[in-house]
Amino acid sequence: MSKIYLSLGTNLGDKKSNLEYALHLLSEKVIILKKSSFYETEPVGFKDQPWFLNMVIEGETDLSSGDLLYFAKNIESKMKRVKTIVNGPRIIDIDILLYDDQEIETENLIIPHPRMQQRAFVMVPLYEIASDLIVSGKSIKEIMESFKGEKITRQS
Ligand SMILES: Nc1ncnc2c1ncn2[C@@H]1O[C@H](COP(=O)(O)OP(=O)(O)OP(=O)(O)O)[C@@H](O)[C@H]1O
Ligand SMILES: Nc1nc2c(c(=O)[nH]1)N=C(CO)CN2
Repeated sequence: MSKIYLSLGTNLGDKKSNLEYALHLLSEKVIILKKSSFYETEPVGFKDQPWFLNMVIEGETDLSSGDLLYFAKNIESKMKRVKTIVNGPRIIDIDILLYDDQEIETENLIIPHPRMQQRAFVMVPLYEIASDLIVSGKSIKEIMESFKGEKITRQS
């Protein structure tokens, strides 16, 4: 079994149901150990789009990292994610943040996720469920010190 961290995001339709359905589909091959709260987050990158609902999970899986990516992309297709513009609106986006303590760099997969450290919508929920985690040699708290006011609210 490998320990994994995934980030989920959605900004179209019924966002809470989208996350819940994605978790249901993930649970076919991933044992979900911890779930962060849902966070309402302002769009990063392309601004003129609805706010996102984001969360992070910790899990365990027997899938290899490549098969996990394939499985996650299949869930996105099943939920009819339509590719629009880069950083644009989406029903569901599933990113692999960490896979054990491996560093992977293939054409299709980079782990740790190359943009995770710049994103409050990833690091804040990650801190909620794994405050002691070290990412590329840094504590999450240290990484979060460089954030500059990206708006993010934990849902009650
Ligand atoms: N750690 C990773 N998790 C998910 N996808 C990855 C990862 N590393 C590389 N990729 C590749 O990135 C490609 C594009 O992913 P996706 O469409 O989710 O990007 P995006 O959501 O628009 O942007 P971002 O990757 O910045 O969140 C995927 O098809 C996948 O091959
Ligand atoms: N707040 C927020 N912004 C984003 C998100 C996201 O999940 N949440 N995903 C992106 C591309 O993956 C680009 N911008």
